[in-house]
Amino acid sequence: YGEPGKSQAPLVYPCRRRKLSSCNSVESLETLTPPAAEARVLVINTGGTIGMTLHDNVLAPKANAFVQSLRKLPILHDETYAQQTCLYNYYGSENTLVLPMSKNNKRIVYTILEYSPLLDSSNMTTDDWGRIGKDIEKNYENYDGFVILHGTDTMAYTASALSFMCEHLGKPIILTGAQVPIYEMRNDGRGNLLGALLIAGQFVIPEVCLYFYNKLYRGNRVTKVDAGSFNAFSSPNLAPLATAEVDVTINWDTVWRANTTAKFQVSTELNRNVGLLRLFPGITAATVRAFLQPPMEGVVLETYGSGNAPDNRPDLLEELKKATDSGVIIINCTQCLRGTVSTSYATGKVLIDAGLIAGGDMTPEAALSKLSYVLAKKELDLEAKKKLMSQNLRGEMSADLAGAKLCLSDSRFIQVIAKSLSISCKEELEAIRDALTPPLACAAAKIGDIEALEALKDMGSNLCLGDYDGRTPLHIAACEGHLKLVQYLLSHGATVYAKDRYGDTPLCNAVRFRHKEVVKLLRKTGAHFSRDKLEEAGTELCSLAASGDLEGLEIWSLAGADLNRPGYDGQTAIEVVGCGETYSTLITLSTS
Ligand SMILES: NC(=O)C[C@H](N)C(=O)O
Repeated sequence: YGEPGKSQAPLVYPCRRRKLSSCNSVESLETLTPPAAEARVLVINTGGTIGMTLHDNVLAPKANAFVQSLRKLPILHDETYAQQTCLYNYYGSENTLVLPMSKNNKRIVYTILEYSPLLDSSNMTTDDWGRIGKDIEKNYENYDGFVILHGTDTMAYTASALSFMCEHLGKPIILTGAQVPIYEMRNDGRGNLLGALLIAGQFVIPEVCLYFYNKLYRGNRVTKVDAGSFNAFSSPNLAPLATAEVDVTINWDTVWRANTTAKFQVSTELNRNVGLLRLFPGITAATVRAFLQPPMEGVVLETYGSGNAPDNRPDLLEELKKATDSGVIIINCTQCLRGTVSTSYATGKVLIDAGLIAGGDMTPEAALSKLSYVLAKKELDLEAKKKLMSQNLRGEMSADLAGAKLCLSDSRFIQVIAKSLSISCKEELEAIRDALTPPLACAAAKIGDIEALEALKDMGSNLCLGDYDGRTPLHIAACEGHLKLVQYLLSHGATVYAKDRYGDTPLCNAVRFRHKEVVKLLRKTGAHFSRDKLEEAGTELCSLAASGDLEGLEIWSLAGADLNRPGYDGQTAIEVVGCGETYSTLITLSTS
């Protein structure tokens, strides 16, 4: 194949015009209409059904046919523009084609690098991933984006592996292919290639992605789910990065960014002593032992449901424990298509005890290639490798998020914090927001700052949420006696029934700090003491009565305590007081 990327890509056509002295275009250069901005994409054709033809009744890749065929397809190549702009002369390669003008007035010029031999992706190995990685690295600066044509059978593995191998990535790398060859009348290859080219050339999505059937996915989140449909891939635990419907819509909040100032590089070192082992009922300890024998260094154990394995099989668990003790890294991934590994069950906890690392919601493909990548890092010791395995390196696993749903795109404050923590994917932003906004809202409540609460609410924060101690802004406002703020919170969904970790409600807090008006407002909204609290109240009231604390008694009474309730020794507050002025006030309170 020709060596692409030797020449510097012009950003706009006038640069090329200056260079063209020997262009044999029939049209005068001076008469050309102003050119569109151009983007350059390198297409690496590794094989797969997209470029296959039938031989002896079976499909196999056909070499040196792909570019010629694309050149005849007007939706994939604009020959007039190529002639007018001396495309072939300029790029010095017959393998360079150009798309018709895009809706955004961009020309995508793409050069195809065809591998030899072209492979059915079932034949691909880690060496092929390395070759793709090296070619991207070599051509990185000459192109705006990269499209990898690949068979669908192992595309999810290659996409996952490349996502880890490509360190500090800043440009799009998009894998695509087809279920039906591009040479057939009805096929999905043309649409897939066109979509991948348009996205790679027009959007700076710095991820290894997979484009198929109008959707752009994060490459390490996909798995092939259908051998007979154009809709062959699923990304069960992450929404697509983009959808190509009438318009191409990029879900920018979800796009993963390397957040680094380091230069792009490809790490082609991969450890091949890794494997996938799927649990099944009745699997023998001998099978597991055999699988975990040296030279095995890393295993993805595909377990049941939320990461469970039999906890009544000490023989099996012992084999796993022996392996992890001897330094084999075992990652626990679920056999389920959707969902995550957790420790909800005893049958899941036994695997943690056996030394397994929870794989969260990683696909087995992602977990396997991550192991291969991490284990090859010679500078790291075993503990550092295990730590990397449990971390989210390229958006391959979700942070532990309880109910994070809202979009933070306009929340400057949280974004600044997230940036300084080098976190930028949507899930992690949301997790940060959920961790930070309750204390922030509490801090605003403490100083009675309604404006700050309003701002937090506007960026999608739920003002009912409690902090690490379950204390809500309403608790704090009740402690501080900020009546207006209590009112504001109540009219924005705050609940009077929230209990902090000590079991206290905002009403308890308002009583304790003696904010009469707040107590009244909370009572009006339905707040009440718990049964336990009411039972304890007798003793508390007696002690207030004994010290002649009328204000205290009044607050308790307003909060719903019964002044006639006896304390621990059977006496009521009224009886403790005996007679006199306090007595008559108490009688009034108890009957009002
Ligand atoms: N649709 C395909 O591309 C399947 C083919 N066997 C491959 O993976 O190369």
